[in-house]
Amino acid sequence: MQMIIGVPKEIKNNENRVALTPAGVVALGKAGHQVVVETKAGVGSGIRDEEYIAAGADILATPAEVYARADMIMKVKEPLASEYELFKDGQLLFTYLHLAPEPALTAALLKKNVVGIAYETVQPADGSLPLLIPMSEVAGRMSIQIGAQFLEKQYGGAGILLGGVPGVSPAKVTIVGGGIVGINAAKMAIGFGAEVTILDVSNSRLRYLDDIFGSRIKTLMSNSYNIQQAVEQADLLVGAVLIPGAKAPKLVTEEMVRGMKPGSVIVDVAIDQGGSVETIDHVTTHAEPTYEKYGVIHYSVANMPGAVARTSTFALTNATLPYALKLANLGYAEAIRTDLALARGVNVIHGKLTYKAVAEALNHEYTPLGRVTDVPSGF
Ligand SMILES: NC(=O)C1=CN([C@@H]2O[C@H](COP(=O)(O)OP(=O)(O)OC[C@H]3O[C@@H](n4cnc5c(N)ncnc54)[C@H](O)[C@@H]3O)[C@@H](O)[C@H]2O)C=CC1
Ligand SMILES: CC(=O)C(=O)O
Repeated sequence: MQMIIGVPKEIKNNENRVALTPAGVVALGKAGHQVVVETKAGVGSGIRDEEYIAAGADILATPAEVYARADMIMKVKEPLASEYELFKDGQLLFTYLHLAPEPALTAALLKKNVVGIAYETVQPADGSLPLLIPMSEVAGRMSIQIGAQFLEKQYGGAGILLGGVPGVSPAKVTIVGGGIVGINAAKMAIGFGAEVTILDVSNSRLRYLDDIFGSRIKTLMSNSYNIQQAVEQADLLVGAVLIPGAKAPKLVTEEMVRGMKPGSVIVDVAIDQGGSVETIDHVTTHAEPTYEKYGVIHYSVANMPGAVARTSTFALTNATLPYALKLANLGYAEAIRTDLALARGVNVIHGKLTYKAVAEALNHEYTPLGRVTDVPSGF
């Protein structure tokens, strides 16, 4: 089956990534598909229109033309309000969706019967999240360099150097959630010479972290008592929890933030799922990344990797392209029927919300995917 794949330019604040590179255009073209790309979609990642054209894509002038031509829309971030009306009825959308904190977007997708496959819930049998991992690697690493910057006095921080110097203690970094973001944050924080504590609810994960980092980190079981202690001591706190699809649990309470030292910094990477810190009451942007509450700097940018778009675009598309090829080659119905990971990626289809954790977060009716379309055995 031949498909037209549409790649609009991202419009979220300072979102410089793009969903497909020229290499992806060539791969899809070789498989018999056509790619249409909105003009300048790649510039933020250092990819010119001419490179897409040389790879075989058509360049279109407006997002409206891309949506009108395409069978499958490939994006990076969730659609924003101005994009809702562009969807064709029943169109296939392959992107980060993060629907749990997004009732308006969810309603728009359901109304247009969009088949929404969310990168962040594509999940093979081993339980990994292959389309989230590359961006969590980026954001986890960034969280420390961002935290280091905002700890500087001129950014409102306490004036603390993460690694300290001989004769002066290093900063204390507390990481809540020891998954991909957490482990990458830890690597960077250790590299800077900081004192690192990681909390997780999974004993096996804590054991793994302890095995690989040894005495360079302290591991703690995540419970409110331990979180309170570790947050109180932190100069830099990184929020890195995830329950796939669900709204992030508010593990760090307002009271805990009040107890933090003035000029300390919170980087809540889990903000894309609603945030894990009670005092984070809104999403910030790369243009205005922080605000202050109780003397603590809060950073809650939901598209952190967009700032290092060149690295991120290639890392993301390395992971998404094989799935995009499968969707294009087989069509979504057959791809979902034969691939567990893609079936788990389906959040909305035929006007139904088919991802349980999202339905629970939004207090919306949940329809098991198997009631709407064929699913793989063992789904
Ligand atoms: N803001 C941004 O730009 C970006 C945000 N993210 C987000 O970062 C978050 C973390 O992602 P990953 O590290 O890839 O997830 P992951 O699934 O690899 O790790 C999450 C970890 O949280 C732990 N966890 C669950 N409940 C917990 C609790 N109550 N206390 C402590 N730990 C708990 C899990 O055991 C797991 O180890 C996600 O929300 C993801 O979407 C990822 C990339 C970019
Ligand atoms: C995962 C995510 O939200 C991002 O890369 O922007």
